[in-house]
Amino acid sequence: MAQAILDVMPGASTGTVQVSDPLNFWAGKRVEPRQQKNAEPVFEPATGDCFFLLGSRWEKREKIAKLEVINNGKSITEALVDIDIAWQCIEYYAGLAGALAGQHVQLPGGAFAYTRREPLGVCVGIGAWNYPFQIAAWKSAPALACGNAMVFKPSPFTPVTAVILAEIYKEAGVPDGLFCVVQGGAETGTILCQHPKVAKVSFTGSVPTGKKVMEMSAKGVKQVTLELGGKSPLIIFKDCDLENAVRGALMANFLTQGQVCCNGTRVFVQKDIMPQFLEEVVKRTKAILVGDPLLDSTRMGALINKPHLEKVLGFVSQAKLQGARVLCGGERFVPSDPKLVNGYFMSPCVLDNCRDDMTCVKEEIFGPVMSVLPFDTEEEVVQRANNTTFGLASGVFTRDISRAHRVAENLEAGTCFINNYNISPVEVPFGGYKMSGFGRENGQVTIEYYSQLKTVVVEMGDVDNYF
Ligand SMILES: NC(=O)c1ccc[n+]([C@@H]2O[C@H](COP(=O)([O-])OP(=O)(O)OC[C@H]3O[C@@H](n4cnc5c(N)ncnc54)[C@H](O)[C@@H]3O)[C@@H](O)[C@H]2O)c1
Ligand SMILES: O=CCc1c[nH]c2ccc(O)cc12
Repeated sequence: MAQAILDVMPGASTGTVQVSDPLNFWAGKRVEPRQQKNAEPVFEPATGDCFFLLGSRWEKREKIAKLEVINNGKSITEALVDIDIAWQCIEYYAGLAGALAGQHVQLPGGAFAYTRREPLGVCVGIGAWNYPFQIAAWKSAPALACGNAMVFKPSPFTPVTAVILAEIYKEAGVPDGLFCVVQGGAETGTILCQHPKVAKVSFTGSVPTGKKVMEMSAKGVKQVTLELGGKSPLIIFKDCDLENAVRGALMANFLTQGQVCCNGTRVFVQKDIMPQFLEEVVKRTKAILVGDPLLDSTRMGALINKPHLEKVLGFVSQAKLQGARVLCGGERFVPSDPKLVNGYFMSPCVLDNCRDDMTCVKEEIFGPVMSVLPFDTEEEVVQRANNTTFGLASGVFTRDISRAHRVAENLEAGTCFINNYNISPVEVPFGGYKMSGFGRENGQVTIEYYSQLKTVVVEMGDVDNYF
């Protein structure tokens, strides 16, 4: 397998960084495994060496989280959670590896068959920039547990922490070549998807790129998992626990500066409780501390880059033109700290007066912008919630347990959160309906997406001969 992966990417080995994209500031550098005990995670631009950490698991967690903050701009509080979810994912699939099993089928005359779960071969993982370390873990852990090799390409905007994951695997004894990180953008991704020795592509990113990945995979008859975008509905009924519903709406919209695929950005609120909901959600949104993502007190860091910040602000301007009312935020935010004045910060935004036909309600913004929409009845809101080409996630807040399960059943989405939002335990499958993609990450089912079934048929008697 190690040889196969080297064939796919000549020159690649665990921890090697290859780049074809000028955006990548680690261009062509090799990342060496660290030698020093308790070394700080430092990058030496002059040599390209990255000395990374020994030390306790706890110390490593902190250092990786700090790197993820530098990589992505999210708050250290969230980055620590991301690292925890990643190691939990790796431990989970390491545990499942020993439990992979086939089936025994008894056949007439003492014959029998059995099935074996076998690896696919070399799998390619292509990641988005919003959860760089976590996405690398969510893809590589099940891939390796099933006996595959993986070539992983992070987003060129966040090249750093996938390499750290490669280091960790290496340190844990994963043979050279079994998990490789290859840096680059669309061109590199295309080469990987088209390579004849690649058996499967697992892609996380936008719908337009996902379509291209699917087309390329189809040409090579490769299996493909697509984790794409969303415009998920969060439905808040008047009988909810309002305090929890408001907390849920914040969790559904503002994690990672709103750059979360499954965010519940269409917040449907039953008309009777709209005033109370808006008052509380706006109060809490205004209180979100935006700024230095490395500070423990910060709750919202910086968006990924300038063009993306401008795009998100553009959605807010367009929403205003289309009749939405900005209740708070939606502006560029300049922190008082002089070293942060050029950062890509914005104030989290709540939009009221929204209609289903507005761009801010129809399109994925991928920024901290919540659109609030009033509704009257359950039937009406479910129909409106489903009126989208996306189907990644959904949420419902209600105290009526029958209603909760009925709504969950009727929503066209891969996940429905009842009385919570945006929790992603590794034991639970995650993935989309409709144009949000297919295949699943996490949970036992993902084993099916990284393995193939061989049937072995065993004759115990003589061969029946018709000739
Ligand atoms: N469903 C999920 O699990 C999930 C998770 C995170 C992000 N997302 C989605 O990702 C999008 C934001 O991420 P993004 O801007 O990085 O997405 P993107 O589609 O621009 O890029 C994703 C990855 O694909 C690579 N790529 C670009 N063109 C390619 C090509 N032609 N062939 C192969 N690879 C190519 C990029 O370099 C990057 O690594 C949003 O739509 C978001 O909803 C989905
Ligand atoms: O952004 C979408 C949700 C999410 C959070 N972490 C991960 C990791 C891998 C994914 O495919 C999606 C997500």
